[in-house]
Amino acid sequence: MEFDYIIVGAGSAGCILADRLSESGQHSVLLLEAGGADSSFWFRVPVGFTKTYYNPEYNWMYYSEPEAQLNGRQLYCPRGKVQGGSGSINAMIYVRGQPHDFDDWARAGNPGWSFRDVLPYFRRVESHWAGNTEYHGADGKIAITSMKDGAHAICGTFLEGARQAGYPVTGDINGPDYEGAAIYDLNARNGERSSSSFEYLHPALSRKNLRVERNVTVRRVMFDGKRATGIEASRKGEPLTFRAKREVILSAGAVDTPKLLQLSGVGEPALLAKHGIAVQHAMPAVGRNLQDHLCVSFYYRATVKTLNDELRSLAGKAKAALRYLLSRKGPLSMSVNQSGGFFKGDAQEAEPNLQLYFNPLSYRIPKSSKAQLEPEPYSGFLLCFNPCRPTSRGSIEITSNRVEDAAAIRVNALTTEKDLHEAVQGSKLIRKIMNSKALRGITAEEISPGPDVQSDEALLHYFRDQSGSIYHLCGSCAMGADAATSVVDARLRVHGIDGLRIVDASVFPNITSGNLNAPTMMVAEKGADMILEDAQADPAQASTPAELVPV
Ligand SMILES: Cc1cc2nc3c(=O)[nH]c(=O)nc-3n(C[C@H](O)[C@H](O)[C@H](O)COP(=O)(O)OP(=O)(O)OC[C@H]3O[C@@H](n4cnc5c(N)ncnc54)[C@H](O)[C@@H]3O)c2cc1C
Repeated sequence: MEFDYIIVGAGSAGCILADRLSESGQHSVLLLEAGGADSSFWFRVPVGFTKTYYNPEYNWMYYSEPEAQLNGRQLYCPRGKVQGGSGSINAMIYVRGQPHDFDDWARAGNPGWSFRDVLPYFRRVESHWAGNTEYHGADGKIAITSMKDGAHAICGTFLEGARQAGYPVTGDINGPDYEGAAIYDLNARNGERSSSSFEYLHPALSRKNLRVERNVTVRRVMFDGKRATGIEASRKGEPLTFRAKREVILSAGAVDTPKLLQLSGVGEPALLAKHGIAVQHAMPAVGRNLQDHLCVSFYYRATVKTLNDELRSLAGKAKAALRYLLSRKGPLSMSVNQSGGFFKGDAQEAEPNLQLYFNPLSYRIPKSSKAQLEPEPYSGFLLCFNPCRPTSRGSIEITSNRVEDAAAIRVNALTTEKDLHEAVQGSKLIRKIMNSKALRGITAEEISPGPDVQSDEALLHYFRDQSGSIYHLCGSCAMGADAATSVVDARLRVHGIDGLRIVDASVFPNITSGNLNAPTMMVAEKGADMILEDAQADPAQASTPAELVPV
């Protein structure tokens, strides 16, 4: 079967592409997804992410290789395996990043990607609570809600504590004054997840020129010389082949997009040779430049009631569930990460270099596919941080020539002086804010790491032992001008290959300072524009209506 465009992966980016490319009715579009539909109620509920966190039905549940600088630990790397991708299983915090993140993308040889260039695409994504402003959009498909109205009272204590410690407080972390303590925004509509699947793809599903195939695993891209011509896939072992008239677009995410390229013979020749894969196009940068945010939590026992008290008992859980069902309000309508913000670990920093999360509860997610949020058995809360722009670089590498075998993920965490320094700097920032009068007033004790952990060495040891990924893998097929060090050009076309583009978090040249879903959706909106512009410039291959595929 032949389509104008084949999109691989119905994740945060893929769902937006499928909608935008099929919108005019002029192009036939096939969207392929290894996972199933996002029909369960739990995909709608913000706290539903606990149900999918360790659930292999909806989650690839990857682990990194042992990390030498993290005492040999393997980092858990959940990835969505369902329509909507990681955007269907994430914690829904909506943070665009800082303007200089994108200015650095442009500086890395990518014209058109500076903050001023990408701002219109962020605005296009959003229906923002602030309405239509220079910084925000009011007509986008993704609803952005502030948690200001419903955040737990001790989040206000956190804001006051940060102010007393000398830091700014901002009313809009996604606005021009992005520095300081803030209540976070959520991509939610009336208390329900506002994902790219629900908002872009679902309404487009009835289009005759869009076909969505779920439970189909793409195995490799097919080529005719240096042109991508289609893909090979399978469903329950049955082989499938689809041809692309215009383009194959990889949107399988920062782990699986480079893996698919390598399985297709596009990558480092020595790696391909090791796994018996013929070189289609030598490209050492595939799978390099992997980045992530590493976060560590400080746990506190409170002298006041926290969300632990509301959600610990069965009766408390039932009350919160009933409130949610009746009004779509209350703690179940919000993220666990209600406040935090961007901070400078040192006044000399040019930009905020640490992101904080203040959660009005302390909890664990039991390692089970039936897990729900389990608050600690005392009145507690936690404060965590991650460095915004780590400089360590990791890699994604295939481990065999079979798509069934997970790729090796190496984050190479803490392998630069800057990253080691910020691991300690962030810990001290937490202690400084916690030492404010406001926060001392609600704190009984620091449970972990605890008062004995004071020296730089001890704080670093705590980070090495306890930090984890906050699931922001990106950069593994970076955008850039040089084919020796990057994978796609500034129009997201794979260097040296026709008809092959990448549109997902793997194209980020550098990680953004905040959470990744917003910038990934921005990349998809901009990528869709570029694909459609290129189609207009080359109408020779346009579909005739007869070629549009019946669903
Ligand atoms: C648990 C968790 C919490 C998070 N919390 C937040 C948050 O609060 N805020 C935030 O901004 N970000 C958060 N993120 C990160 C954010 O959701 C991701 O960075 C973003 O969704 C990535 O989008 P993507 O399009 O690049 O990839 P994905 O959304 O992961 O999409 C890739 C898709 O490709 C499919 N696929 C992969 N391989 C194949 C194949 N061979 N064949 C067919 N299909 C394939 C996958 O099944 C998936 O559906 C979180 C992520 C996770 C996992």
